Amino acid sequence: MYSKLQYISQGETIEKQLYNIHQALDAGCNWLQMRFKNQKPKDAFSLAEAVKPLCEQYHALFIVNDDLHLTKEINADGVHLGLTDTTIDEARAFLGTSKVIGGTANTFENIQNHVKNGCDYIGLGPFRFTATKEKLSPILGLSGYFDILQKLKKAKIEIPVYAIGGITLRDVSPLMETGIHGIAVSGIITESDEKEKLIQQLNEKLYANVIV
Ligand SMILES: Cc1ncc(COP(=O)(O)OP(=O)(O)O)c(N)n1
Ligand SMILES: Cc1nc(C(=O)O)sc1CCOP(=O)(O)O
Ligand SMILES: [Mg+2]
Repeated sequence: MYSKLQYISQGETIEKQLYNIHQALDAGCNWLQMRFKNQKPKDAFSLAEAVKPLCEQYHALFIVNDDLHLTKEINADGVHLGLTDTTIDEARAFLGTSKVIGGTANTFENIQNHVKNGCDYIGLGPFRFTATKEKLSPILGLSGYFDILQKLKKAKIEIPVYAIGGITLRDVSPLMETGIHGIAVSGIITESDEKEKLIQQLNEKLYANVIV
């Protein structure tokens, strides 16, 4: 089963991205999504080439945002695709069954489609406004998560759902009560001056009800 915390990278340059990713891994993140938007393919490749051994060193799962070809070229663990990116079934056909494919959703119907097409996990959002991403889908709030997770339960659809969008430490427990599997975050980890402490606190809340 996937970890309950995914860190989504930030940074306008290769150097800044690498710094942020290294810091997050060092502080205890074991699932990284490399999100390096609007870059030249050669720069995205250079970054991914550096991130891959770093993730191996830290035993972290390495997911690439958007780019199927880069995922295959670099042999990353998987890819995350949005509602306007390559479709999940095309991605599955291209990458095969060994790669992790995550899909963005904003509605119950989005999740139904993704599951039908062989998606491995869902990023459901946005929870609230966030400046990290432009052109946000309608904000879900806590009630949106409750509604959608109830519908999934009723329809007996089982897939790990990650809440995303403007999530802070104090949102984690109420979000987990809706039935989500975990969270995907970017800003709070990137901007934290105490990353190790924050990740520990996030994990305490994420794993509070897990019996080991
Ligand atoms: C875990 C997770 N969930 C949702 C997204 C958003 O994907 P997308 O809508 O394609 O937007 P971009 O991230 O590509 O700007 C995500 N990246 N990760
Ligand atoms: C990448 C992304 N996708 C979203 C969606 O709703 O699909 S919200 C988002 C940004 C997540 O970063 P932060 O934790 O800084 O808000
Ligand atoms: Mg995308």
